[in-house]
Amino acid sequence: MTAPGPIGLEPAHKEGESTLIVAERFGVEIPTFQGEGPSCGHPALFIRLSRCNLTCTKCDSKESWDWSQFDPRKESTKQSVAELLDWASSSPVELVVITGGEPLIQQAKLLPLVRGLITAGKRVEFETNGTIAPVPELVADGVRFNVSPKLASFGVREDKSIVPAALETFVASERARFKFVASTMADLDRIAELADAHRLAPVWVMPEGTTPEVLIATTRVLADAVAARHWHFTTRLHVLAFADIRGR
Ligand SMILES: Nc1nc2[nH]cc(C(=O)O)c2c(=O)[nH]1
Ligand code: SF4
Ligand SMILES: [Mg+2]
Repeated sequence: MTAPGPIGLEPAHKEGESTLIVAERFGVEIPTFQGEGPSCGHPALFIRLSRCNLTCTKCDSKESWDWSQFDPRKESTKQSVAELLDWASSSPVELVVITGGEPLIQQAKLLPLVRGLITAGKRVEFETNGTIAPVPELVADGVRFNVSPKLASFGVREDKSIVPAALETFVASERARFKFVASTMADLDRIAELADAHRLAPVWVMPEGTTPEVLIATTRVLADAVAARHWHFTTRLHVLAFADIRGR
């Protein structure tokens, strides 16, 4: 089916053209940074894809998948790979973060986008929950995976969120870093168990919090113990800088 265009004009994309279901894209018109993980503070563009295969109660991007609270007709659009490439190429910013929801649900259709971005001189980071193994073609030069396995304390069953075979593929890719959201010392103990069991490295810990106050408080609770384990620590810069508003 073609996307409906304004009456009397061509549809937004042509029949048969590869399209993705997108929740939002940002960073070109109003510039921002990668707020989390190894590239925290780097200028970045964001493509947030719709849909998730998990239903974490503490999710901070439910508008991308929770159709019991949000209307998919308002919260998602079909965008062609060509449109997304034009959009990203219009900015000099090198890093493109593909997030969600769970972006690897649409990984077959992502291949031409990622290839196009790399050809255009960009590098790509995926923010993924680690439950869907990337296809070999996606594990390419210029691509990194910020894999964020979700703990039970995040409001999800670990028999759904911890998928050993998928984690093994990420480890073998040598292009993954494992970024865990944590609130408590008990979370750090669980992260250690999972990292040991599945040989996950490098481990990054990110304090939970969608306000600066909660983020700072959680940072203080966790910092010593994260340092003692010789793990990496990241903040959520967009929460501190832009108050976690959409589109930043
Ligand atoms: N600035 C900024 N950095 C981010 N890094 C990961 C994000 C996400 O929502 O996955 C995100 C986000 O929403 N904003
Ligand atoms: S895996 Fe991520 S996007 Fe999906 S529900 Fe959990 S927190 Fe939200
Ligand atoms: Mg976010």
